[in-house]
Amino acid sequence: GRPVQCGAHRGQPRVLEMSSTVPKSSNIFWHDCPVGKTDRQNLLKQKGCVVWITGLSGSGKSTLACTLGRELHTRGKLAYVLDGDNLRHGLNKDLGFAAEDRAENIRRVGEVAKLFADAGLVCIASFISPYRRDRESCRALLSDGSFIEVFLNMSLELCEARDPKGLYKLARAGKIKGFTGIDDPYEAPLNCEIEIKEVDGVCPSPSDMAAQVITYLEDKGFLHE
Ligand SMILES: Nc1ncnc2c1ncn2[C@@H]1O[C@H](COP(=O)(O)OS(=O)(=O)O)[C@@H](OP(=O)(O)O)[C@H]1O
Ligand SMILES: Nc1ncnc2c1ncn2[C@@H]1O[C@H](COP(=O)(O)OP(=O)(O)O)[C@@H](O)[C@H]1O
Repeated sequence: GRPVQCGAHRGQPRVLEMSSTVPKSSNIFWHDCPVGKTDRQNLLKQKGCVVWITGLSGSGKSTLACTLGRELHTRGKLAYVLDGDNLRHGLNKDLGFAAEDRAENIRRVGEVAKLFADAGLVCIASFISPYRRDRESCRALLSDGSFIEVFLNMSLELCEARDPKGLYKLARAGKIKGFTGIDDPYEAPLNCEIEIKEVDGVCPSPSDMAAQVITYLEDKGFLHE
């Protein structure tokens, strides 16, 4: 990959290796192991998949991810939550919020989520993931039907009124630049598997949101061998 200059990160310009699509090495070989995905799924009595939660900051992604994770755990199903804020403390701590950084963030998460699904888990990914193209690239990594896009379709007004971290306030005051929904775009899904939205201006409860996803997973057979 060629080094390209990316957007400023905490005020510091920096260089990011764009390794996104072009492999750097040619002398590499795929190695298959004797225990495969089907064996792991049989052991766990479930099917690996990715539940990809997308929506504005404050729309309830982390809340849904955790409620769903707990509900699956209670049912004896193995799930793992990948959350934007959390991964930005480790794997993605070199990334900011410029468009190319968000794209690289989502690309890495898509690859990690694919590994978790291959391990046989219900991988719950909770990221703003504002760009349709980046979400579609993650979908393309998974086998048909096992990428389940959940759109938390909450109005900007609701998210901004919640503002649990005070970030909308800072963005409105111009103290955060490029904040999703304020001065950076959010591209709503066109063909998501599940849409959760307000009814008469009221958001469903966290357990109702999780129940909607569980029903989908049940119906599609992900919670059985
Ligand atoms: N400029 C800007 N825009 C949006 N969000 C911002 C920004 N700066 C910091 N934050 C905080 O980062 C959290 C989003 O991280 P993600 O990894 O999910 O973002 S992205 O998918 O790469 O767009 C997001 O968390 P959530 O509120 O849970 O969505 C914010 O707390
Ligand atoms: N279904 C819901 N009903 C009421 N409040 C909610 C619901 N989901 C989330 N919240 C609240 O909204 C705020 C933002 O939720 P959070 O899960 O942190 O959103 P995100 O991860 O998308 O930023 C939190 O204070 C949370 O308690």
